Amino acid sequence: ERSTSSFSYSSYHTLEEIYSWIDNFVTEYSDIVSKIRIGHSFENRSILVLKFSTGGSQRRAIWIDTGIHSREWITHATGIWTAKKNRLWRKNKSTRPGVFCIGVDLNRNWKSGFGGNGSNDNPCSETYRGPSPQSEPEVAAIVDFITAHGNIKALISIHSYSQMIMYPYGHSLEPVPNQKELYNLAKDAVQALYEVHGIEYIYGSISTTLYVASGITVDWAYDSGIKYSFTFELRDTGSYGFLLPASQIVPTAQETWLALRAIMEHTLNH
Ligand SMILES: CS(=N)(=N)C[C@@H](Cc1ccccc1)C(=O)O
Ligand SMILES: [Zn+2]
Repeated sequence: ERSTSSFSYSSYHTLEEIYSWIDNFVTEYSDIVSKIRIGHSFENRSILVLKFSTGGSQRRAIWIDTGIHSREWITHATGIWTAKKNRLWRKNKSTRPGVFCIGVDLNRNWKSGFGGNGSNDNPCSETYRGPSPQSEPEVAAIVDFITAHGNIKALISIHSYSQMIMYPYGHSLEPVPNQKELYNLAKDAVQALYEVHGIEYIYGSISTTLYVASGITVDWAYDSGIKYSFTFELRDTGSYGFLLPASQIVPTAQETWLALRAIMEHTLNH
């Protein structure tokens, strides 16, 4: 079943392809998007509305229509692209003269391994690394703070989703010097997390457990001397993805705390 991430946003599509994109989109983001058939055209084709809402009734709304003139294909195409980009923005919002797309992936902008595999130099890419390491104010601020502090012993960078606890390296397959220690600590953290609500995480180095990614936070931290650097991918494994229902906030935080505590205790005692 094709998904909205395999859909080509840089091509024009038939009405049938657009209808099936709509169905995929509503399924993938069912927590916030719904499809309403408000009527039909003279030739009996469905007129569909995509409703974006976090709930409630009779709330103030904004209407946007595209394709009311059928030859104006760019409008249908723009509508589809726009629907896909709203709640699910990943990058920061930086802009640069002459650069058309917005944002740098702040988990690809760090100095360690900058520009390697698993990062992209296309400003329109979701994993755009930025023009240079620490080019982004958000990354520079963290680097400055941690460097000035000079005594940070552990760093944990928390993402979602996939249910994983991972450690460096992301930019290379080579194990870090204290890999065995980090592996065992990740294992203990995953076990402590599991005991709370029975949620299963996997663990290991980023490049071997997930994929190669360069210019990432925890590789910079590790290379800066923070030997207990981890990245978490919280719930879930894709049922809701980034749109995890609010009902799972507290359970997720409760179990995550046990993993954090395991890492913090180990850091304190070593
Ligand atoms: C969907 S996501 N952004 N959480 C996946 C996240 C995985 C990752 C985390 C830490 C280090 C490297 C890679 C990323 O690609 O940035
Ligand atoms: Zn992330």
